[in-house]
Amino acid sequence: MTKLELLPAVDVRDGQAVRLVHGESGTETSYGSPLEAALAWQRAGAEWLHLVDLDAAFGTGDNRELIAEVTKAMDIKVELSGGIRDDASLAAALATGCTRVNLGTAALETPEWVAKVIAEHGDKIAVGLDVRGTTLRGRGWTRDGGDLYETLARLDSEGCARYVVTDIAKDGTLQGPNLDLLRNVCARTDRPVVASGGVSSLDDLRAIAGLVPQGVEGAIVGKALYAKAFTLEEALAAVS
Ligand SMILES: O=C(O)c1ccccc1NCC(=O)[C@H](O)[C@H](O)COP(=O)(O)O
Repeated sequence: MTKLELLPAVDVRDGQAVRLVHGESGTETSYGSPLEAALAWQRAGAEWLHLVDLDAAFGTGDNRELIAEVTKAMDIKVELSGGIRDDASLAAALATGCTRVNLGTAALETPEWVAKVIAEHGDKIAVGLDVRGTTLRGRGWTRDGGDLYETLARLDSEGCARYVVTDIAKDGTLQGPNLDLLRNVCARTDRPVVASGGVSSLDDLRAIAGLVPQGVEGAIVGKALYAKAFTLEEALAAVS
């Protein structure tokens, strides 16, 4: 059986690796240097890094140079997220040499542009479906942006290669992933899904790995690693 990919997360705010609760600005716990965190996950055996520019997502500036520095220092695959919304931010993200980018707000606010870049860049583009219930949220998850399943159908028809699905209510809470949401999204698309938000234990990862046959390809893990609920080595062993 295909194994679940694990993507340890490094979310960057004001130059620091941080964790948020429900993705809300102001709930940061700081974990120091993003480069050190990313190198630690690489040393522990990660094949992927999920790297987020939270300032760009919230519109409070950006960490573009630092994100490029971290990405270039990695020997592993990097997924970049946060504030990639136009030609300039997409070009800067792709110029880092990342494996793919994750678009969020743009898929809700500028769908024509997203259709164009999907057509141009294929599987270098993933779309983040960040939801409360079945309502999508954009602008750093602060504004409603339409219905999950209508948007999913539109993006599927435009050839979107992959989705990163986050239940915002679970994100950063260590309350476990929303498996029903993942099942429901997988039932509506044949594109691979990366699960994000809420992982708290190795059993949570095993439960997500149980959805690989339905279309879940990977799981992003943030808070649980920083809170030392388990090590990345243990997580990789649990899903191998
Ligand atoms: O990814 C974004 O663009 C983003 C925007 C605004 C707030 C948060 C954002 N991402 C957060 C993440 O991707 C988390 O790192 C990930 O969901 C891990 O969650 P958890 O394991 O619950 O810490």
